[in-house]
Amino acid sequence: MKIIAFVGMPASGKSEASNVAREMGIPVVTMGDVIRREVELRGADPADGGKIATELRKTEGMDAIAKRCMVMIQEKMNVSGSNVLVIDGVRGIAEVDYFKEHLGAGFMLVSIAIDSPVEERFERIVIRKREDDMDSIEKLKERDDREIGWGMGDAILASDRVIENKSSLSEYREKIRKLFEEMMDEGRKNL
Ligand SMILES: Nc1ncnc2c1ncn2[C@@H]1O[C@H](COP(=O)(O)OP(=O)(O)OP(=O)(O)O)[C@@H](O)[C@H]1O
Repeated sequence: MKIIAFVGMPASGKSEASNVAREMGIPVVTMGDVIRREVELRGADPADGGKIATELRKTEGMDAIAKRCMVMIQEKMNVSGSNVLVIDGVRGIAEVDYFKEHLGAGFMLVSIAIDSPVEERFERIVIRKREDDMDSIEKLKERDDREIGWGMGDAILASDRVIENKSSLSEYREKIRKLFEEMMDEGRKNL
């Protein structure tokens, strides 16, 4: 079993990689679902998801979200016939360390390299219209800082592979598709 997690700055293309996975029938565990569930439980505003994530990490440790995800990962691994699974939403080195320790050699961390300026990333965020997205460049910068504070930089450095997303969306999606195909082949060889 290969478990792939993507790390990268906000709007670097992590969700897009998960979309490609779903299109190929690869199961995806979304760490943000842990936060969304917590937001619902508290009756909070979806825009406050980031604050709640920070709070959970403060009270339960930097790997709090990863720990809560393990049940979802195990469930999906048991029910899906796939030999590849994607974890969407790794935000820091503590989560990477947690998954490395608990998922073993099958865990692979892929970082998404971008060189888009913050303005361009903000433009992409405006276009994708996600409910919990920030509505100004300042807020995106705040999110960048928060994620760097969670150890995103260290997580990127700890990656096993780097995929570049520096040109068109279709080129990027094709690279991701090839990566998954490679992983599925590897999984079959190891059977
Ligand atoms: N190379 C590209 N060219 C144009 N648009 C792109 C490219 N890569 C990604 N996008 C688009 O940019 C938006 C942001 O990408 P995506 O949602 O995958 O980022 P993310 O890393 O998941 O962000 P977040 O950390 O905020 O969840 C999406 O609408 C996606 O389709």
